[in-house]
Amino acid sequence: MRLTQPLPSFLASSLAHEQPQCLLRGTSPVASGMNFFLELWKTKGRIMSMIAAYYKNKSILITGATGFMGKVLMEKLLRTSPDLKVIYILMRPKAGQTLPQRMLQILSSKLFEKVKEVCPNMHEKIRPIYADLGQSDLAISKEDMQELLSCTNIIFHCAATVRFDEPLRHAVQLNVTATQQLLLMASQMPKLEVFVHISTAFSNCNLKHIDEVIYPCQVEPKKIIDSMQWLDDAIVDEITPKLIGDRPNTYTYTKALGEVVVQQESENLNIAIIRPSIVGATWQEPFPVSPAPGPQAGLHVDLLLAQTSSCPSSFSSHEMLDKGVLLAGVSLGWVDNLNGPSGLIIAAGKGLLRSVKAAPMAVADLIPVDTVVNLTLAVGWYTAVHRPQSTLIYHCTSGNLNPCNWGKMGLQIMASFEKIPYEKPFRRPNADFTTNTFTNQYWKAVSHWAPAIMYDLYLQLTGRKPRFTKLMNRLSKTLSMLEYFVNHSWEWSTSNTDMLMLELSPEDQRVFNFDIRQLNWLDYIENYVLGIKKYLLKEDMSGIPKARQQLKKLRNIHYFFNTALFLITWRLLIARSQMARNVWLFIVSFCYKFLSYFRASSTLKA
Ligand SMILES: CCCCCCCCCCCCCCCCCCCCCC(=O)SCCNC(=O)CCNC(=O)[C@H](O)C(C)(C)COP(=O)(O)OP(=O)(O)OC[C@H]1O[C@@H](n2cnc3c(N)ncnc32)[C@H](O)[C@@H]1OP(=O)(O)O
Ligand SMILES: NC(=O)C1=CN([C@@H]2O[C@H](COP(=O)(O)OP(=O)(O)OC[C@H]3O[C@@H](n4cnc5c(N)ncnc54)[C@H](OP(=O)(O)O)[C@@H]3O)[C@@H](O)[C@H]2O)C=CC1
Repeated sequence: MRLTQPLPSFLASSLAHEQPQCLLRGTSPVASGMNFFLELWKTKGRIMSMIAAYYKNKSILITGATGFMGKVLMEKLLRTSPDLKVIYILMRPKAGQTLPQRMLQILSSKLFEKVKEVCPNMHEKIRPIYADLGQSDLAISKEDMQELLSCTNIIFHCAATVRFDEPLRHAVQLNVTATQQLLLMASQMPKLEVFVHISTAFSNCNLKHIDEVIYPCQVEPKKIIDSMQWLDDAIVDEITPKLIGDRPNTYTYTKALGEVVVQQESENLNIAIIRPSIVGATWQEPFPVSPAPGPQAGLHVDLLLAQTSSCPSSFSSHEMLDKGVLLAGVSLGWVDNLNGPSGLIIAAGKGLLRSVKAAPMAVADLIPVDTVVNLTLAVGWYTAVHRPQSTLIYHCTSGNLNPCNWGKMGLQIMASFEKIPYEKPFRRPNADFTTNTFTNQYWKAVSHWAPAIMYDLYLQLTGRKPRFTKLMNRLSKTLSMLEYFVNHSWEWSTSNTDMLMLELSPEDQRVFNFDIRQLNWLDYIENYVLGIKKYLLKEDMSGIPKARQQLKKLRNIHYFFNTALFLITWRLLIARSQMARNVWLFIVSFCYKFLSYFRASSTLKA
């Protein structure tokens, strides 16, 4: 092959470095390195993604592929590296579905639509393997284990329990012991090139400034794992608060223990750790991006509505949305679970959540899931190819590069509800952040509990099943679990992530973009709210004008109710207090005089 253009500097410098073992088997380093990069060179003079090329012909093991992040990771891998050999998925049957049925359902979802175009045989690339990370030996069969040990090149370990109220024993099993088991497996894999462990930026949330290092835990993870074998549940529950110390829950504590376990095994393995902050809906992929940044932000929703309302009746609104989205380049934030902010956005959009105790100036460290996945794939490539001497930790956060605080984010969410209202709201969305505990309690009593109790009473009187107090109980529990994260701010250093960005070729920076500075929060939040409506609530976009009408109706009811309440209170006051009567007489006579003056002056002018 002849080069039509000179090699760019990053390729030339890469060739000068020592080449990765996995790429050089059987040939001299320079020659095979040259061949590898020449293969990347496209005839039109454009460089193919080096990261995508790295995953070609690789056998990749993913845990947690049925989860939020795992699905996006699998999608991106298949879309950008359709020539990969196989993806082994460690998974368990769920909700009456067998492994193949579960996998089929995931692969036929909207998220994988684009993959079908580039990788029509994607089903053949996926190999589900039964595993239960909740069991000490992971419950993998002998045959499957044999295949995994002999074939795996890359491991992405995403599986975890992310519940904040998980009993310590279960959280330790999932987030620590299973990680240890997986590392043990990894150490027996002769072809393994890299092990990428997904942790969380909040594993050390007891600190204010967090560096890209592993912090020691007070009690050795091995001791914790051992003690879980013989301590009974009552004692485990009793010692839990002492063990987690100043962390808010068992999740963050066990994720920190998991990191220490990874560190202890890192001498023999090529490992990297990713620490994402609060993972939100997709930003740029797999659905196209809005072309309207800056002042035009928000234009796409109106465009979408205009298209939806003028669509020919032969098109369903979904089709129209999809066509509109693709034609106009409108992006939708894809999301498929209620974790993090998503559940609370729904609760606020439906008018159930109206007060959150939060520090409005605290940094809202949200990170889109596609950004996390891009960094994960880039880290996998970099760690395998460059084999850093120590285990590198990568913070995947937004706060230091493109900060947005909770106050601003809350306002943007509320503004988005005006454009994209959710259907059948309980009340008009009107949520607010309060810093004061007493004020928060007051608003919860008045705006959460009182309407819920009243509505349930009404439901009972009309012979229906009450459900709002139960819903409020659940919301209160969720709020109490999440409030810690909206009342604190953290600083995460991102030196390794910044370094990696510089190591990428321009093409890789484009295809595996994790530069959060390019994110426009206004657009992102709007797309997030829109994505929740479509993918989580499964509401029809053609219903938006009707939902807007309903909001107007609720607003009028709200004004009517408040006015009536005011008048009744006032009437009662007048009946009981001389002072209230005097004030009332003063206001009435003032209004009368003002009107008389206004009428007299207008007669004079005429
Ligand atoms: C201007 C003002 C505007 C205001 C605008 C206001 C909006 C914006 C406000 C922004 C503030 C954002 C703060 C984010 C902080 C995130 C920090 C993450 C940091 C760490 C990140 C990580 O590193 S880790 C990933 C995160 N990890 C979780 O985020 C798990 C949490 N979660 C649980 O720990 C369990 O969920 C928990 C809760 C125990 C319940 O437990 P539980 O037993 O009561 O409930 P279950 O989960 O079993 O679910 C039973 C039923 O509740 C439904 N449901 C579940 N969650 C729901 C939910 N959030 N909202 C509604 N509904 C929910 C579910 O769909 C079931 O419904 P159904 O019964 O119909 O099937
Ligand atoms: N979401 C977030 O905000 C953040 C997440 N993270 C980390 O990212 C990773 C992925 O999180 P996310 O995708 O959001 O979480 P999800 O809860 O969506 O997914 C968790 C995954 O783990 C699997 N899993 C759980 N228990 C078992 C088990 N016993 N056996 C086999 N598999 C099991 C789940 O399988 P199943 O479908 O069968 O339940 C699922 O695939 C986690 O390590 C988490 O700590 C870090 C920071 C923030």
